Amino acid sequence: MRIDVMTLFPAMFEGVFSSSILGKAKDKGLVELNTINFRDYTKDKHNSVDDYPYGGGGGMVLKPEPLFEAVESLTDSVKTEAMPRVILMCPQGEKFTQKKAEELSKESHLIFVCGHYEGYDERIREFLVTDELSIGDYVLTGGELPAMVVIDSVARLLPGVLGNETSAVTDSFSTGLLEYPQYTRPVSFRGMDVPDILLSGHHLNIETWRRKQSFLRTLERRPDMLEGLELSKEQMKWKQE
Ligand SMILES: NC(=S)c1ccno1
Repeated sequence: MRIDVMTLFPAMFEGVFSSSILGKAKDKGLVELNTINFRDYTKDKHNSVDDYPYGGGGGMVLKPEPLFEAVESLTDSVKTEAMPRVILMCPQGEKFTQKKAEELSKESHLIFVCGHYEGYDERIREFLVTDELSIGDYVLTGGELPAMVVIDSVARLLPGVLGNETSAVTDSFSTGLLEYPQYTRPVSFRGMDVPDILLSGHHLNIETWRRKQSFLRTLERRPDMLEGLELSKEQMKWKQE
């Protein structure tokens, strides 16, 4: 997968794109990560990327030209079979979820648009962008941190990135439920013991215990995730306990 990020602050991505799992994935060639400073696509002597809003009002609005030309410089140079997804990170966007991460992980080329200032010229939304995503109902200083969140969530799903393919499958939300409790050595820590079931070696019983724990944890912490779902017989039993 190729990921390009349109930003006025490329340095913000240096750590994310060079360290830990994303850095390793980049080194293994599993994902190509680039930043493009769309200020480089301005043509006026002040390199303006924003301007005052028509109709007045406070704040500045990102101009369409630099972003259109920056994105088009990519799509013209990268003759991909399919047009890339151009993703605008903004509070008005669709709420980002694990399901959306799984959908985006199937794409070959993603372009993220990270804005600052008060907003974007509407023509960017109407004619350049394919998706608008929000990581939550709050306002940040820009789209860079949300883009990092989405990139991390998508890239970890790419084959070979995590190394242990199964771990992404059992993560919270991937199963539709929150993840079950995890334990590792020591078997007893300050009097807090690992549940006996996990030491039993009885894999079927362990699987059942984990399914139950996932269901009960979801029921307790995120009942909204169960709304509209038809509970299985075992889930109904656990719910009644
Ligand atoms: N909530 C999101 S994605 C955002 C972007 C900029 N400010 O908030």
